[in-house]
Amino acid sequence: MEVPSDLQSQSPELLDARDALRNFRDEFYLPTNGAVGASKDLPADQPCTYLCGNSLGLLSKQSESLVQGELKVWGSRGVVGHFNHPYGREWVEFGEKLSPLLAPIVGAHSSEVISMSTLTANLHLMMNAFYHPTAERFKILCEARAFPSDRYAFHSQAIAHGLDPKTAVIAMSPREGEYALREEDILDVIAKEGPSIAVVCFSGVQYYTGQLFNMQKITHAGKHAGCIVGWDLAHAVGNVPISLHDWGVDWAVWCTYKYLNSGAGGIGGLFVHSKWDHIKKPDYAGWWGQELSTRFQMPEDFTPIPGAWGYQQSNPSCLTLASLLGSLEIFQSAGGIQATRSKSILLTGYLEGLLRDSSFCEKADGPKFVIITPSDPYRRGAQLSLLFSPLGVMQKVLDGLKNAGVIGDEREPDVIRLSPVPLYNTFADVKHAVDVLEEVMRAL
Ligand SMILES: Cc1ncc(COP(=O)(O)O)c(C=O)c1O
Ligand SMILES: Nc1c(O)cccc1C(=O)C[C@H](N)C(=O)O
Repeated sequence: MEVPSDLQSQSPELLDARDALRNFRDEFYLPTNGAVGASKDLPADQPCTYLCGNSLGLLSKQSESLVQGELKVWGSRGVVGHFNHPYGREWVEFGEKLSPLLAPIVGAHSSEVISMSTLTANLHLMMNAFYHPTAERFKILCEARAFPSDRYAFHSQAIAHGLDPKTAVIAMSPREGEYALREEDILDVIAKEGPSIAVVCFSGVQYYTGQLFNMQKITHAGKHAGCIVGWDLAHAVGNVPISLHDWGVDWAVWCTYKYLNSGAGGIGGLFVHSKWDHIKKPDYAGWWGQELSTRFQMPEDFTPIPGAWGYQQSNPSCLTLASLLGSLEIFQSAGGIQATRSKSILLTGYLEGLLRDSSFCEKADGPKFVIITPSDPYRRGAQLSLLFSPLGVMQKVLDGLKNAGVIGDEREPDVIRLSPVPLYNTFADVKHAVDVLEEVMRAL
């Protein structure tokens, strides 16, 4: 799919009129100017311009209705809702019921994915299951600028195995003066250090730069070198198409509150490739991994459900499963991740084109910004990261945007992340945000 070179000169109204997904915006609640703390001069009850799905996706009406449904069932049936549910969502199998909808979003078989726990806890679970350092093969290959939770997890994993993180964790940085980590450099490290690397784990889409890694290539290289390859898909799931099974990824973890719109702290997700089904059993068993027919008979011995489902430990919250289900249903009716990605490439391409035309983009002196996200649409997802200078400008711009009802988020000290989301953002949103940015910067 190509981004037309003149996209930014087209009318946003026309682009919106041609957008096959335009009606899905009405399926979501859009935060209002008043509620997000925009200027009192703006109509308080009008939607703000929300470009922050990279942080927290919006509430859909379907999720709201499904959560309310679960509250009603809880209120009216109590514990009985586990086994007898008026809408066929018996809590005893609710998590498993989401897997067929989740599987196409990450390119997996249903039995390879499960909604459970939270991202960091699942990352530790997967490291506990797959990181078995030996004297020869003990290193963890990751990004130096990975999301802090991942860095803490890798360090603490090394320490838990009696290793020194300084030698056990290879944390790769971009080259001097660059923002994106070059894939060729990752492949180089894997080729050179492969025999000493136990686990390779990068993020599918980098949280700070928005860079999309070539997961297929990195997985292939890691597997060729005999490593375990895992992915943190926090910013990739529901954002870009993924083929975990076909790429031969060993495991992956994700959260669902960003592009999968499940709500703050929503349930996490886990993938374990079926190639492991006959090789290993879940190492840290819990009753929810017990095979379905006997889970409630509480047998003495643990017989896990085959595949990822056997990695479940606890009874998941029906409320966060319901909110995720609402969003998964919307993805399905929108035509799946391929359909949302097609619009996303155009929407973010439009944002990039408008930003590059701005008089503050890559200017020689004075307040300015550079786009540190790769320009190739296939090396990024929905998000663009703008690096502002001189220091101090970013916070003023962020405040100015918020005052004008445009919501992005900041990563200290100097980056603003903007993410138009294909299910609920319009080309008009994008145009408005860039117009406001220009105005705010002109007034600095
Ligand atoms: C890339 C990445 N990894 C890990 C996390 C941590 O997720 P959680 O708080 O759900 O464990 C986040 C977001 O907070 C993230 O963006
Ligand atoms: N931006 C956030 C916020 O304002 C509050 C809570 C969380 C966030 C986040 O975006 C965290 C997230 N994982 C990140 O990509 O930085």
